[in-house]
Amino acid sequence: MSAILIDGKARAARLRAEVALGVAEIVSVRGRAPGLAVVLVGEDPASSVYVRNKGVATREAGMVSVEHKLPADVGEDALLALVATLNADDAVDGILVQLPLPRHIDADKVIAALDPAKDVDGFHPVNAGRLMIGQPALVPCTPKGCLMLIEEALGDLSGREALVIGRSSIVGKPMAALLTAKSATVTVAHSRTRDLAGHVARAEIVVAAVGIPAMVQGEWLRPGACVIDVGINRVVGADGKGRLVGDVDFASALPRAGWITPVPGGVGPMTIACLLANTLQAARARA
Ligand SMILES: Nc1nc(=O)c2c([nH]1)NC[C@@H]1CN(c3ccc(C(=O)N[C@@H](CCC(=O)O)C(=O)O)cc3)C=[N+]21
Ligand SMILES: [Mg+2]
Repeated sequence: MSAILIDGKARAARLRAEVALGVAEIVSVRGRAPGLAVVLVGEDPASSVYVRNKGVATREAGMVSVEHKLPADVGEDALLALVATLNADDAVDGILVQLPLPRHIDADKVIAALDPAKDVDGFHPVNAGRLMIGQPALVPCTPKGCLMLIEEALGDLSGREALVIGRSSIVGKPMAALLTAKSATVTVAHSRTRDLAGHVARAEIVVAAVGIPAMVQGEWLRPGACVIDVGINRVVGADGKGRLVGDVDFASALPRAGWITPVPGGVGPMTIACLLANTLQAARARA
């Protein structure tokens, strides 16, 4: 048996096409395209792919994308001032401050300064809180995209055993909240978890978001599990060339899983498509 490959690229293309229709609609109603402001501080190599793909996708969906590049040594006050300007700018529907930020800047403070209505990453405490208590919110893009892929594979998730590996505010915690809201039985594993293999063995849904290349072994999986690999790890292969690998050991997982996302071409494209969906959602809510 071999797993069904979940084609995140194709699912993302469909979502982006849906978003483009919504954009056309809001343009006809409001006379202005949704606007996304992306704030980049310094040069983070991990962020560069994302920023490039994102700019293209935003424009393809008919939205306006404006990049604000600040030097790595920019002061926290100057960044907070830019956020205030974007909050007040009526042409800006969504604001994304690219993470990680340099160490001298308090990222929590910057996120808290965002207008929650424009927080298309869903990282503001108000959006995180709303997600936790089941109120309408802007939901973080990566877990939102993962949920779409899981539901497409499995349908109804109620009563399903789900394991989220990683407890970050960006992926693990919101992923657990989304799965819980779908009535899955959710376990959150992390670096202090004892017997990770034992937890993986029970799970019908595994979302791996740890940032350690090929950490989850295929042999651990419950046969037929739906495996969502959030990891995007750049490693150097035997040929000396760089390549991307996930947090799941793909080769050993493939024969055992029921469904699996590839890296690249799985979760990554969904993250970008969900960013566009969130920007449309923010524009609609503000219209
Ligand atoms: N405020 C903020 N929000 C983010 O959502 C955010 C961030 N900061 N900082 C950086 C990370 C990283 N991230 C990616 C999203 C998509 C791909 C992506 O499209 N990957 C493709 C292509 C990968 C490739 O070819 O290199 C794939 O997996 O198929 C990659 C990385 C969003 N991030
Ligand atoms: Mg962690």
